Amino acid sequence: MDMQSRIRQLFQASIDTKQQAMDVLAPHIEQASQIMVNALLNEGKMLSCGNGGSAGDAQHFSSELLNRFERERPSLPAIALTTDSSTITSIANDYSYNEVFSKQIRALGQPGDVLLAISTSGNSANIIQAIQAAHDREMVVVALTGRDGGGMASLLLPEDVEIRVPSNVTARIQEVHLLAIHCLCDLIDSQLFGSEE
Ligand SMILES: O=C(CO)[C@@H](O)[C@H](O)[C@H](O)[C@H](O)COP(=O)(O)O
Ligand SMILES: [Zn+2]
Repeated sequence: MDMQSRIRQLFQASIDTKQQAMDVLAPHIEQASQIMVNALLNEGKMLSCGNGGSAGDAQHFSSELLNRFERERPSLPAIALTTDSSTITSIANDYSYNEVFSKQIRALGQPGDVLLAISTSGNSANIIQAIQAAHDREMVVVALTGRDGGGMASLLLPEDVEIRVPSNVTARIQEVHLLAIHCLCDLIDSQLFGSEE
């Protein structure tokens, strides 16, 4: 296949996955935004984590809250747990890579805070341990997953929300995760500061 056809095929695959995800995910994204707004109105903060591309997504989300999304508004409290290389390398070195997020959550997480846990497979051990730590700290979990939800799906409590992309392809799942994150940012801003249209 020539490269132009290949590019068109990738664009089409991304469009198709988003089309299939739209109706399935919309209610879960709305519910997740309400959980986040509720936490922010009650002095709570957002913690976020993921591996690889999902680490980038975790940071993308926190920077949109801390800085801005599409409009002028006050900074909102969020911490990406993927950025402190001294902390991450020392936890991985002294304990286990599986604990790099959970140890930070046990230190920083407060009841009423929200964990945005991102994994395309739902099976990354450090994300699973992060969810367990968040529950121990009485936090609510918003899980961005794919495939069959993996081990993460079965760990979630009734008050948590799973946004599971209906795809088995990592890159396509990541593309929808980013769209879901932008929806969350838009809904948070409009619920807290009014809709701008
Ligand atoms: O971005 C990509 C592939 O598109 C990779 O870096 C990917 O994020 C890594 O393989 C992750 O370790 C996968 O973890 P997960 O999504 O299964 O939790
Ligand atoms: Zn990628």
